[in-house]
Amino acid sequence: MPNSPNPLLATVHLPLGDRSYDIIIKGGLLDELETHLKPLLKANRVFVITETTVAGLYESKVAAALARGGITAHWFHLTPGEATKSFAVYEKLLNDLLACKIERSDVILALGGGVIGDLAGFVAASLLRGIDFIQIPTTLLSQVDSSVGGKTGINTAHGKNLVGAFHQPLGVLIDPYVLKTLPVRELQAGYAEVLKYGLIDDPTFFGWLLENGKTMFDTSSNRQLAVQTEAIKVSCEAKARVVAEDERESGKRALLNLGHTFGHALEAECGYDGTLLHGEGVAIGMVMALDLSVRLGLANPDERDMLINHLKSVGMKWSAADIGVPLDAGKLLSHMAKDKKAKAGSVGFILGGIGKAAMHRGIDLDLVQAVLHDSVCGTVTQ
Ligand SMILES: NC(=O)c1ccc[n+]([C@@H]2O[C@H](COP(=O)([O-])OP(=O)(O)OC[C@H]3O[C@@H](n4cnc5c(N)ncnc54)[C@H](O)[C@@H]3O)[C@@H](O)[C@H]2O)c1
Ligand SMILES: O=C(O)C(=O)C[C@@H](O)[C@H](O)[C@H](O)COP(=O)(O)O
Ligand SMILES: [Zn+2]
Repeated sequence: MPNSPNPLLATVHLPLGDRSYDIIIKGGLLDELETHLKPLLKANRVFVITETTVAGLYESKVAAALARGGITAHWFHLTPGEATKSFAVYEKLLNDLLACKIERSDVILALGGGVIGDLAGFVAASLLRGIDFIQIPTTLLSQVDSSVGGKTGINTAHGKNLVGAFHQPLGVLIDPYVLKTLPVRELQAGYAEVLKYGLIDDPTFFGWLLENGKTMFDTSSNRQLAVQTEAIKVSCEAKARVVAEDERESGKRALLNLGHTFGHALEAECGYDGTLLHGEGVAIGMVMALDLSVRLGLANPDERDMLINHLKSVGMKWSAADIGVPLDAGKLLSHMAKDKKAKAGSVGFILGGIGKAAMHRGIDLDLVQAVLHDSVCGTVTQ
């Protein structure tokens, strides 16, 4: 991977006409947040949507920066976890913001992981028929994926992210230093989405991750932060390229869903209670997608096994059996039928070998069921 002059600083531009924005990646950015925020604001008032864990760690730092910038802030503290991405929390948040007399010139700050970003973004998309928001992602997953590209939404009883809107942020402000406080399980979940970009169309990046991925988790390495920052930068560049070409997922953007048809079904079946994190579902789902690709002659068994071995080497779950709860292949298949990529009842799968992902339809569901069954039993051929 190319070395930037300052390994902890990068700006990625997402060109989308009058909705274009920059993703600023800078170690220590939160300490100078006001400098990056002020040029984006129309009025000096923000509504910060966050959750209690993130607030406990970073509210004082962010509040101090806002005060230095002369920015008035109203804070909203939600409960951490996937269950917060719900109709009930969405409705309460809308009412709480309206009670504070939020106006169209105000800006929402989404300070937290993907749960906060998706929910706060959807609130911003719908409140007063749309107000501006800024993403300040604090997990690896949100820094490499969810804060970029404008997909916002909540989960429903029918499945993940089934209600939402495309609403681009005014900007994305990333401070990789906050990853120091992130639990390793959350770091691993974010790493799944990083691997995804390599698997989609960048075998060189995938090879770099095979070499350097372990360093992302190695607190004793003086390269940890530089490797994390490089992975964030390459991931944001990859996502920005895809979103710039296909903002509303009429084609290429669906590739970003690699592993998600399986992963979302696993998440729905596990309940949104922390048993299975989104990124964990994606990692297992990407193994299933590669396994299905092998069975269809679209990938080599070596490619699937390379992914499995790498996930194992960084201590990640790779099969549905690793989740540790009983799962039923038939039930998982029925969740998959509700996937947003389905067309005329036919589920779309992102398949192919490493770096060669493409959309496939009309896949034999008996094969899919066999893949699910083997993952549930942890018996994928090694
Ligand atoms: N919109 C998109 O394009 C997109 C892309 C990928 C994922 N997502 C969504 O993102 C969500 C998952 O996001 P996530 O993985 O960030 O989970 P999350 O938001 O639940 O955060 C994970 C955990 O990390 C904690 N946390 C956050 N920042 C921390 C920090 N710096 N230090 C210590 N703890 C911290 C949180 O309190 C939480 O417990 C899912 O709902 C998924 O569907 C959306
Ligand atoms: O940005 C996208 O497009 C993605 O698909 C990114 C995914 O990692 C993310 O999990 C997304 O929320 C899934 O989208 P969905 O449309 O399947 O809900
Ligand atoms: Zn995802």
